[in-house]
Amino acid sequence: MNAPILSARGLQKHYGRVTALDNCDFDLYPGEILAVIGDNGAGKSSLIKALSGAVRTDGGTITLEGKEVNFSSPLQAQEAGIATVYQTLALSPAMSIVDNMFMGREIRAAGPAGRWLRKLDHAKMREIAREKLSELGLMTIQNIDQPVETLSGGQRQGVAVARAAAFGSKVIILDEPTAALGVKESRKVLNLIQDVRSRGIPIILISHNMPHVFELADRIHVHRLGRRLCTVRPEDCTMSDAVALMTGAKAPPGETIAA
Ligand SMILES: Nc1ncnc2c1ncn2[C@@H]1O[C@H](COP(=O)(O)OP(=O)(O)OP(=O)(O)O)[C@@H](O)[C@H]1O
Repeated sequence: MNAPILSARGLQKHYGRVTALDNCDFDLYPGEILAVIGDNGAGKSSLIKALSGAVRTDGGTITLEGKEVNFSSPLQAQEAGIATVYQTLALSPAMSIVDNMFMGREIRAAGPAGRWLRKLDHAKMREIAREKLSELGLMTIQNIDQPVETLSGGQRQGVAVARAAAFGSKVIILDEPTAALGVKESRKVLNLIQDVRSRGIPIILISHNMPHVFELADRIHVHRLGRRLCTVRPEDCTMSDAVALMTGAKAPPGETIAA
């Protein structure tokens, strides 16, 4: 296997007396979908927040493309190429699809004035938004000027994923992308995630939905008590094995449970 694109060693995160990350290691390899699974409170969100610059850890190192990084904000992580799509999506419902896609990275027309005085180049942003959405098979959304609040849950998720995939991201983190969706909408989002992978962008997928994890993941990082317990491949393990690993009912391959 190639070198990991994103990795972490010995991450520590404490909230008062609670240890959320306890010497946690992590590896994501190029082009893969890595699912992160774990029981409630196991520390999955803390791991993702550490990787995406949303929390500062108390110890450990994070390496992106072989270079150590130390993000002090999600924006820094995003600029380095780590895009995170949270369950809340961070879309502005009243704004249009195209404005949401370019929020914070608006394109301005060329001109002599300073950057913030130049007019927004709406035509260019529309053209790029259309191109990015159709690359990902999302042009069933007819009108990119329609407000995001008029879209279905799955379509909104689609816009958030397209935004993450569109701007030179090296890694996309998806936090429970199907949790709020019905069966049909989930199916579209699962297809979209596979499309993103087929474009060569590796994905970290946090999910409690075992059928989705087993359908999409190339590898599964099992998180338990603040650290990586083991990684397994879906073809080597059943869903009930994975749940048993998460809950501590089963020991990781090569280990036995202490009596
Ligand atoms: N901001 C915080 N303040 C205090 N404790 C926190 C904070 N964030 C997380 N924790 C604690 O850290 C531990 C790990 O939480 P975390 O949210 O990372 O787990 P999780 O695996 O994502 O859980 P879930 O699946 O329930 O979302 C938990 O005991 C949690 O209560």
